[in-house]
Amino acid sequence: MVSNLFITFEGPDGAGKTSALKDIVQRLEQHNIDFLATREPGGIRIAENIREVILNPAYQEMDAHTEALLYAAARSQHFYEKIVPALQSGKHVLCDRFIDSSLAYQGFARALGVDEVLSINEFAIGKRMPDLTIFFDLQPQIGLARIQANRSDEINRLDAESLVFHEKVYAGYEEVLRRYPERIRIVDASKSLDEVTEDVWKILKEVIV
Ligand SMILES: Nc1ncnc2c1ncn2[C@@H]1O[C@H](COP(=O)(O)OP(=O)(O)OP(=O)(O)O)[C@@H](O)[C@H]1O
Ligand SMILES: Cc1cn([C@H]2C[C@H](O)[C@@H](COP(=O)(O)O)O2)c(=O)[nH]c1=O
Repeated sequence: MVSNLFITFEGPDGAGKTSALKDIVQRLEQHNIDFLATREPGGIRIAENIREVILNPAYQEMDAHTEALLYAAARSQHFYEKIVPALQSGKHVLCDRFIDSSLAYQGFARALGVDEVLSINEFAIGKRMPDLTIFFDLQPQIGLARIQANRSDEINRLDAESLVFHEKVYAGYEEVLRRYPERIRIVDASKSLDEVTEDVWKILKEVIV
């Protein structure tokens, strides 16, 4: 019997995390698994409001420190209001992005320092890290092309950053992979959505189904 797990989906913009999570939710329901699916930044009222501020393309003047602190504030409220109670009630929690996004985007790509951003996040949520992280591995230019190809997708302030920025984000994730190899599994996100979902499902079946 496995205990319930805190699982996060991570990767560059446009890698297919949200699409795959939607399909995984259906499979978990079909298997009567008790779970909660949520996302960052957001997931609850206060954090969704902070999301609107952080991702608003009009706020070009936002300082990197402000950005990092807003993500951490949204995470703190989301964690204590929604994630912790769900874990305590025995549910698996699947979260679309979590702390690794802050380490890669703010710590590495914005050059605030991975350790510094880790430290403000430890203030926000303590030392609790995910039990399992699925990294959607995709070259940033492919992810950005996917987002551009589908104009109905929200193009937010971070999506609209340069390719150079998104290449730094990818390098940031490589650093995260080096730091936490024991909890991170990698899927090849350049495959079709069906194949990616199948690969994610295989990993989940090993631990929760
Ligand atoms: N495996 C895939 N192959 C081709 N296109 C895909 C694939 N997965 C998702 N897409 C498409 O790429 C776009 C981005 O997908 P999605 O929103 O799921 O990515 P994401 O990783 O959640 O991105 P973000 O972090 O920027 O929100 C969508 O238009 C989606 O339909
Ligand atoms: C949690 C988190 C997210 N980001 C970035 C990553 C994306 O560009 C956006 C979120 O948009 P999505 O469509 O929901 O993926 O925010 C970040 O920079 N730092 C973080 O901690």
